[in-house]
Amino acid sequence: MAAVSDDFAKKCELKQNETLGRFVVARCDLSAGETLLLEQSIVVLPHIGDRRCSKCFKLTATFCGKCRLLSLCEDCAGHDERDCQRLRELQLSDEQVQILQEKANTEVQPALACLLLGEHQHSRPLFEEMSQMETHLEARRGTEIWKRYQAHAYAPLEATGVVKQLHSASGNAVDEILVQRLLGILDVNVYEIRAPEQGGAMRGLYRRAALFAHSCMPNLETAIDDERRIKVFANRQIAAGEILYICYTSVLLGNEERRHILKTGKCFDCSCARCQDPTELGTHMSSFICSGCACSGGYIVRQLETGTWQCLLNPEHTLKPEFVSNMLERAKEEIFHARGDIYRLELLLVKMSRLLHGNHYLMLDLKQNIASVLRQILQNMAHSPSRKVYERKIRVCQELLLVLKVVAPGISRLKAIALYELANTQAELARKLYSEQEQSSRELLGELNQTEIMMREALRMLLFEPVATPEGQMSRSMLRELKELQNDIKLLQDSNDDIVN
Ligand SMILES: C[S@@+](CC[C@H](N)C(=O)[O-])C[C@H]1O[C@@H](n2cnc3c(N)ncnc32)[C@H](O)[C@@H]1O
Repeated sequence: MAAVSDDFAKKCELKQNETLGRFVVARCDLSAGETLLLEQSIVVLPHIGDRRCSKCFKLTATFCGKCRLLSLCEDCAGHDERDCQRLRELQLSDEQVQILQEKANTEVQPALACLLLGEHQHSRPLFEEMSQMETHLEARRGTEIWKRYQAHAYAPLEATGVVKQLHSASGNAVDEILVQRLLGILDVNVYEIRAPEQGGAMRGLYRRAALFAHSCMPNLETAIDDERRIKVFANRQIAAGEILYICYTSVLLGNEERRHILKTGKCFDCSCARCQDPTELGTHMSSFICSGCACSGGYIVRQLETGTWQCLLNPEHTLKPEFVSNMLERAKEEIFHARGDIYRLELLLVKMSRLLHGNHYLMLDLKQNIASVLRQILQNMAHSPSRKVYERKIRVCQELLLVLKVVAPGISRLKAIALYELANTQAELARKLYSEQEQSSRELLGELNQTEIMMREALRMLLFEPVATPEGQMSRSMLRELKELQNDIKLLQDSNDDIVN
């Protein structure tokens, strides 16, 4: 079951206040990279709209032939026997089964999975603990999501008599409030985890990891391995007594987008230093270019108190909020359609740079897309890419890194990957130029020495990732590449020394 390393109790203290509810502080000084928690999930659930096998979590359209209610793929012989048995005991008619099967890609299956935890003696303590988690029931009551869960989760469970037959851990009958509570607990507390298929995602609920508060400038990093075990570790030195924070959203989103996700999904207003600063710590990740002050470098930012978009140099220069939201929506759509096409992406970047700061989060999204296409071009030897392609990728990586250094100052997976991409491309370009006799061996040595420093820094950050993750695997191959690089450097040094002597 949910194994928790002893370190959590030793290093962390649970507290509670009006603003954060329950939260965790460091009991002792913690060093960068130090693990606080290793924990198995209580439940793993598909995202709404997906149907996944209850055993292996692959996408599937089939159901368990015995209980007929939980999804089971054709490759799996069965799912949890206790759950299967309990669902068979409900003795639902074909018609009732059909109603629930038709709703299988709504919240019916997650609601059932949570209710089943309370049905067995062995998992009841987990159910009890889950029930203590934050749910924001009152704030959610009557909202769109409440109505959706009412219509697509509670109503079918009620109409088929399932709620009458299942009992919550307290022995009380299951009612709509309990179903809404459980689904609210999922919305507020789950972590996104990798699904078995490439690029897919699902949700995992963790007992202790759900206790950490949020900051857009977190001091913790999380990693979830292939066994769906979460590891939580310090991303910088933390002093005893500091509140421990993870980031519930992506640090590469702008203030408004992150705050919207936190408000609608988690029901709170973030008050971290980045959220309080319209320039986002000077990164300008949400800033527009002021056409009135373009030559003097004026940027239009959103004032937190008034919500108005005003130029920092000349407050009379403003943008209408509707213009901002329409423009951003259009830009997102255009980025989506340009994905994978380097010419469209570059053209879009030029077009958007007339309106948006170079660090605007949508510009960064475009740059990440460009870097990913350039990676594919450079990996494909048949393309024999020109020096310009390498140089473009290097510049894009450098621009991303400048922002990441501010918004993710400690150990960061994103930063490690960007740094590795930069080091790798720089080394490749140096080798190419040397082989084409455009660079001397001394210049090559200088370049490789620089990339070795970057590679070691990237590796230092990725070494904290569990082995059974793509990043863990990446760190293994980076280690091999680093050794090869160090070998090359040694050989070059020896041959340069020979020439000097
Ligand atoms: C995953 S739970 C964290 C544990 C929760 N505080 C509890 O008592 O169980 C997320 C909830 O904690 C609260 N929270 C977390 N970080 C916060 C922050 N920076 N400011 C205000 N509330 C926060 C919000 O109520 C949020 O919905």
